[in-house]
Amino acid sequence: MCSLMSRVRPVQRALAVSLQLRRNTESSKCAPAENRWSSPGVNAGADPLRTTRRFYCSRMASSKGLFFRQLFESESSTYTYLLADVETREAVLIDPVLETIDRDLKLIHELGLHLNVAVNTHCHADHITSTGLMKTKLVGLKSAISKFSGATADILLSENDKITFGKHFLTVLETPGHTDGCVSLVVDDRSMVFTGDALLIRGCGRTDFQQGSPEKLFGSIHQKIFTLPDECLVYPAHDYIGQLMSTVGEERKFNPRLTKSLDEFVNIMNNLNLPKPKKIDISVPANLVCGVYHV
Ligand SMILES: N[C@@H](CCC(=O)N[C@@H](CSS)C(=O)NCC(=O)O)C(=O)O
Repeated sequence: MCSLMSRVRPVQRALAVSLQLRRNTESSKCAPAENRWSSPGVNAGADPLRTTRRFYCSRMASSKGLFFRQLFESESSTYTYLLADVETREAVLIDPVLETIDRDLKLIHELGLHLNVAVNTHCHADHITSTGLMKTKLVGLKSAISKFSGATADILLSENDKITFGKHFLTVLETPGHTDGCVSLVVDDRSMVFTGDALLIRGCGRTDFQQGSPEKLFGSIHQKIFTLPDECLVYPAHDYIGQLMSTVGEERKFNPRLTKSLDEFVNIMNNLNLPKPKKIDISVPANLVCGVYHV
């Protein structure tokens, strides 16, 4: 680990160290749950979906019979989410990234999951999705994205559509503003929401390219995401400083952009002056065709 770490750039090293630290902290936080459900010997050869430490960590997944895993792609700081029904093993993958397709396929295979749908929360500008390539590797897999994204996919999503996997489902909330085709995905019991680039932790998606509109984003967050229960866990598509998750209540109270009036919010968003994402010119055209623009 030390020799590997010395070869990576300082920022990546810091991120890796912080992720390692978090992993350690997470393990200890989840230990009582693990002890409750598994003991040495009893677990040998047991079902990984039912015995993984994270599954029983209430901080990570509170819905009964729902397997949940948060995955990270370090180049674009993107979170990919894997959800599955523990009984039927049907699964959904949210915002998978081309660079990490092998990791994601390996995990799906190891856990014995049947991936029904790979969904993009919007047409990403900073990385290329793996949904198209993944379809060539997994029989029966369907891609999904908003009908307002301008992209092609097997399933074009609209408000209130359900993406089902076993007895669970995700409900589509249209949350435009970062792009016209942004959706947030709410777990059936409203315990978790995947907000894509609409709501980030103590931030939100930028509104200065594609079909960005601060007015629309403000409405989407206040009228859709902030009407979910306070305890609903918020899982965004990105975080650039290592934050993993938040809650609707926390964001409603502490998000420095969303606690402002509409006029103040518009002013903040119009003056972010962020550099363009490095891969925007290749990502957008590729993501309009599920990332498989060369075929
Ligand atoms: N440096 C990154 C791009 C960072 C960025 O612009 N992030 C977007 C989401 S991905 S399009 C964003 O909305 N950021 C909001 C913010 O307040 O930072 C790269 O070059 O890819």
